[in-house]
Amino acid sequence: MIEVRNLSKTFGSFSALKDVSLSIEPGELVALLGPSGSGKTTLLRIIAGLECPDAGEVAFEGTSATNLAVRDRQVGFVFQHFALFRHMTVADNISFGLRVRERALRPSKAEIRERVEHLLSMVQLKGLESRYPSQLSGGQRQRVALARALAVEPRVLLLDEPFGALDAQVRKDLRRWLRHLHDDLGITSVFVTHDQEEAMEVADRVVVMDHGRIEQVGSPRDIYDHPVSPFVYRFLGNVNGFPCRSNGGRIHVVGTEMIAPDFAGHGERDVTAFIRPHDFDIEAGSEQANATLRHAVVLGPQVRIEVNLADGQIVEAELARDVFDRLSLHPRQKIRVVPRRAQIFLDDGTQARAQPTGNGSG
Ligand SMILES: Nc1ncnc2c1ncn2[C@@H]1O[C@H](COP(=O)(O)OP(=O)(O)OP(=O)(O)O)[C@@H](O)[C@H]1O
Repeated sequence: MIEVRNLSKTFGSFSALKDVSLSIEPGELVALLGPSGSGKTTLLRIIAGLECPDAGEVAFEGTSATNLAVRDRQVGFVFQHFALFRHMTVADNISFGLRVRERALRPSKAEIRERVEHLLSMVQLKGLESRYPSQLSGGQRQRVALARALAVEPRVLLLDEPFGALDAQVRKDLRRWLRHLHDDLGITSVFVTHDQEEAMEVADRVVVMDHGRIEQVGSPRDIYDHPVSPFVYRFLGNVNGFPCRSNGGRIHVVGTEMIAPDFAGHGERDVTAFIRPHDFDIEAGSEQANATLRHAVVLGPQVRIEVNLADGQIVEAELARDVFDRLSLHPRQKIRVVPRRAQIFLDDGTQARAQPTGNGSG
């Protein structure tokens, strides 16, 4: 178990981590997700022992790691640009961490060979052991880096944007593969990503970070269904935000009257209503058209459309391909866009769910 307690870190006058606390359970695969500069790498490096916090501490299995050197923490790393040794073969790269151990702790040559064989089959690179890094694809290189990290049998695996430099398809394959590998090995793992899809697909739990703080921690489903703040709402996928006025929980948004029963007792106030692209109904040929179709992109079975509301605001909506085809939508067409649900946030972060009142347009 990794316990991160009240970590703070500044670089000069810049505060990169602000009182960050987090518990990671044994065997968990945790994603640190956040925009560039939110402090993900700094947190990972402090867990690794590569960086010292100004305040707070990290404990491994209940024991403070403050005075534990990097090599004694038994962590394996894989970084986006953590280059392999170019002059070494795949096999030598993988066995490096074992070969440089002091004699008393070093496995025998036969044991090392056996472990390399095993790791090669695990990362599906059997037969490539004599190649040099320059003779491998990017995805293969990252798998060698992972095998090298695993060779020393770390207690914890730390990965910083491990697939960041790879193209979309290879990235997708590798992250599935990482998930399966993690399920087989069960090594407590923490990986940094700014890609929400990657975090949602791979992790058991996602830690959403912003400006050096943890905004939310939860299962992928939990944080998608119950984001605690407008920031998390926006960060976890496309969302449309509409500033509006709420009175007794009633709002008018995209020409529809909606009600948030939880706010029924409130007076009039400014709120922001968030609506996900797939939470709109689209109608063609309606006399109550409220939008103009600007652009449509077919993404397999889904179609993403961009529409202009009468007030000029641009809204992104998603609909099933068969619905799109049935409506024969085309650019500049007048359509009606009707929200099915919205999440309303007050300035102080309080939120409530809203549904159309069924009273027609507002
Ligand atoms: N050694 C350093 N010296 C000065 N500033 C630093 C140093 N390391 C990080 N920072 C700053 O701290 C902030 C957090 O950096 P960090 O690398 O942790 O962010 P990140 O969330 O991992 O971002 P990215 O996704 O871009 O890697 C950034 O603004 C960065 O410029």
